[in-house]
Amino acid sequence: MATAAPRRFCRCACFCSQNLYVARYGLHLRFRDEHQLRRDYGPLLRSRGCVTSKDFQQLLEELEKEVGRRRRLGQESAVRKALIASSYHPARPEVYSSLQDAALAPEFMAAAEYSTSPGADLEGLLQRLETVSEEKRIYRVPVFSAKFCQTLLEELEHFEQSDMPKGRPNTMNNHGVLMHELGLDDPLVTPLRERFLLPLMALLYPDYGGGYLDSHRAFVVKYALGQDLELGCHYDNAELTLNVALGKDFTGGALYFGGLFQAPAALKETLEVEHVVGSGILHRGGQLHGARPLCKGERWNLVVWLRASAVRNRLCPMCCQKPELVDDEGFGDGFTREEPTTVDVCVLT
Ligand SMILES: O=C(O)CCC(=O)C(=O)O
Ligand SMILES: [Fe+2]
Repeated sequence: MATAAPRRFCRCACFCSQNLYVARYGLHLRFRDEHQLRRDYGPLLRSRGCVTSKDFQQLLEELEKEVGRRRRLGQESAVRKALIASSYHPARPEVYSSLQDAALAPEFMAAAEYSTSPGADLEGLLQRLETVSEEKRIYRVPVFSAKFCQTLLEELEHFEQSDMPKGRPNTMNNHGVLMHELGLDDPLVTPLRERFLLPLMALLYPDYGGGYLDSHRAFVVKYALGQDLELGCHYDNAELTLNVALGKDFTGGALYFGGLFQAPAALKETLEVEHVVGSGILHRGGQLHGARPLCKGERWNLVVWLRASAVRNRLCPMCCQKPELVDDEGFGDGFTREEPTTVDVCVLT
């Protein structure tokens, strides 16, 4: 007799040793230890003003602190999640019950239903989506009903105003919510990925793991006057991304897209994409993008970084090497050790 074992997800060790940004020297550094830092960056650091041994010691301490912070992220997030689950009182408990069709836009359901029908093809699917850029392979589709956007926003605002601990979506965004910490992964994001996004993405991006999405990292980014206004150019740690505008009323904040991050001159010709509340933009994670400054109001967007272990296990998109796997909490960064997914319980008796 065999039972399914829970899958163990991992991150790549590069998360704690690469892309460590030091603003005052304008450098993204790789860091393992002092010897490596001196060897790889000694002359460059001196040319940027890191001259005295005190300067170097200070840099070393900062890097060690940031590495420690990154190492603890997964565990600290699990602690916050448990605390929220035990003591947070939602304003709109209905968003925590499993995803209902009424929450979804009819166009989204129709596109997903078409994608699972026999004989479905890309051409047919494209008739059911808006093509924002054929060349960049960026698409738009209504995802949530107006009513659901409003209910979700009310819940997110209630959480934001609560005294619960909050993890932040990324180092560039200080306000927002991690969906798994709030307990919205299981009822909302996982069914969205498995039932709707997987068939859609399988047709749109078969060459980027669209048919093999098996985990995600989902969060809400929030922009408001006096808080974060914009997002710098970056690429996502994801094979594919869904970005849905939830509201509220705002002007500005358009997304802009360049080329794939691997391409030379990837930011030469950018494309501006305005938000449509309730609608989602679908794009490849590796497509360079950012968000223009907000002008007025408040903008809340649900961002789902979709991951395919079958793709990333071969090449980590952040260090562009074979990933060095480290066990992690939850979905980690979507890597797996490709262990068999079942265990034979007979051998355990
Ligand atoms: O501001 C946005 O809507 C874009 C967010 C985004 O690209 C990200 O968090 O990866
Ligand atoms: Fe992004």
